[in-house]
Amino acid sequence: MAGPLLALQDSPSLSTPSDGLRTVLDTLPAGVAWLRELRIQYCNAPFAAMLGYAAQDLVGRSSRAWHADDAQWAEVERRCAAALKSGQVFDADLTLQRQDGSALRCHARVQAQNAGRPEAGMVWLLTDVGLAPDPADALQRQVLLLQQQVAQYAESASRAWRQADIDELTSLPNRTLLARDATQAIAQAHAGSKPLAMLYLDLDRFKYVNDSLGHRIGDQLLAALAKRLRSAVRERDLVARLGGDEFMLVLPDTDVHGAAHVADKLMASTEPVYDIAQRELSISSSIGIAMYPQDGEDFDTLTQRADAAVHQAKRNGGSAYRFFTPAMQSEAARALAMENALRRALERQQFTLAFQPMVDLRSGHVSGVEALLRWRHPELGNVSPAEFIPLAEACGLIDTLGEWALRNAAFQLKAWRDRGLPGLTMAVNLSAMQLQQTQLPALIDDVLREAGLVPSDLELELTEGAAMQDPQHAIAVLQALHERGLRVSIDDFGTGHSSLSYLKRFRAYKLKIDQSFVRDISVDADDRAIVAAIIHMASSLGLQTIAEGVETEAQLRFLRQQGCDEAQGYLFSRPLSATQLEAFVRDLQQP
Ligand SMILES: Nc1nc2c(ncn2[C@@H]2O[C@H](COP(=O)(O)O[C@H]3[C@@H](O)[C@H](n4cnc5c(=O)[nH]c(N)nc54)O[C@@H]3COP(=O)(O)O)[C@@H](O)[C@H]2O)c(=O)[nH]1
Repeated sequence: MAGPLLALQDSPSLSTPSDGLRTVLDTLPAGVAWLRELRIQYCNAPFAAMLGYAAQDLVGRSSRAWHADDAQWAEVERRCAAALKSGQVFDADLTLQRQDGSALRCHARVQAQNAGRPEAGMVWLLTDVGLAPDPADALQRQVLLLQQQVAQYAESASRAWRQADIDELTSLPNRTLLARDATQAIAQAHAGSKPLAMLYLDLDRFKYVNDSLGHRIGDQLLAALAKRLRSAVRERDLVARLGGDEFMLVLPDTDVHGAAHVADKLMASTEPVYDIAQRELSISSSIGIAMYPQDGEDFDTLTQRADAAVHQAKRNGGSAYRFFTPAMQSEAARALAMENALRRALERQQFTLAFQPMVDLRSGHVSGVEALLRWRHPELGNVSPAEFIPLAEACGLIDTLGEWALRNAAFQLKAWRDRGLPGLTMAVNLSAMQLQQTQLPALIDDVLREAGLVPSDLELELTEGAAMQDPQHAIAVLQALHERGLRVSIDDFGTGHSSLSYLKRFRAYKLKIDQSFVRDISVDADDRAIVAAIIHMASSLGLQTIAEGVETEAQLRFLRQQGCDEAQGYLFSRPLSATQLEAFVRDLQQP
């Protein structure tokens, strides 16, 4: 007996044993069954026979089938759960009920698959006490021996099962187990005409935790998060890790209101600070929700739709939840096509830079230029940076793309200098994610050195929203940039929520007034008041101001009256190619 049992210990999937394993299990003089959530996933022939069933008739049935009544069932399950949850084996003499109603006196030995977590699965081992009434009987001794062997087998089998179905890092079910359990939950929702919600949770900017602090800390954060997610929901809700920083929750009997409530709860439980390796880490999450039955009727469709919804949440800046809508499907298809195209765009040299002049309002000279990324794809056409920058952020390409823009802008400035164009500065946009890179200051040092420029040649534009995403981190990076002599301007100023104290700590030297305020200054008194207030506040804090999106003489007049330092917009010039920009500057220099 020991030979075949040992040989079977590595069987990868024991909820559906191989034919060979089934044969051996069926020859045991003891009943063996695997249960999850009190339902039989597999049982051998002796287990079914003891209870008067055919094995296939028991699969999928609840353990209630072999108890005389609900009260006895509840009592046995209560004792069993108590033992298993405390990490023990449940050993008991029981009187169960056969299918024909007769009593079965037996000994049950029940073990959790995963110590302390019976809900992840348990192994039942039944021996028919009636088989050997005399304890001195040789058959009884053989049964006891077999019982021990089977118990050992069950333990190593459960280890193998655990490896196959349970995520090692978080001890949560993995995608394979989730697919099985979710399919069962969907079938139950269908049978009971109940709703069910699937929530796809993805951490925001987790890549930067791994990149900046290392995978070990990233792993600890994921393990801590898994515990928070598990304890934020009901026992019968499924929580699984799909891989990386992606988790899936399946909530039976949950409608849209319930799903929204749980999504809020999950986001709130993700956010409090994590104490890991003497560091305080914070992270937020985005959630996509798909509802059964309206968004899909099977696991794969619901997963795909929850995935489309979480992508939408991320494209909108993250830290939010979104319900799936049919429009997301076509957006997801376009986003996927674009993501694939974006991954190849750099090597295929589809990016260029356009340059828009920034004009000094006192002298009327071009004081600098802003480098703006352009992507022309053979099929997708000209794609706006407003569309592809968030996508590059979401799919982890922004660092490479941002570095490309920075390097090319710096080398272009040097090329103009070499062609005798006077002291322009080059403004380059930084995305929120680039600011998370701890190596950003060193990268800028390298680029400046390679291009033969000095820090004051470069201006870094950072949106107010980006700086405010993680103000403490932004302060540290911006301080490092400031110490190198780099100047940082706060882009789209007025649209974020920075306080005056942050402006000082960000070491900003210029505020760029958002074009949404500039657009209506000739017609809207509120916008006039806002723009005037920004200019005067900046001036009293010793900061420069530049207005973007200036299109009319009336706007320019107002900005001049208020003392705005610089302006940029179609009134002066649209973004130009490098050659056009050079001609534009030279024209303006003509007496
Ligand atoms: N992280 C990075 N972000 C970048 C980079 N390149 C661009 N961007 C950001 O994408 C957003 C859209 O940019 P774009 O389509 O280039 O639009 C810019 C100007 O073309 C436009 N503009 C300029 N003047 C006018 C005007 O008079 N009227 C009008 N309607 N639009 C005008 O405004 C955009 C200016 O952008 P900014 O000054 O940065 O706010 C935009 O948010 C870019 O920042 C990149 O390399 N990295």
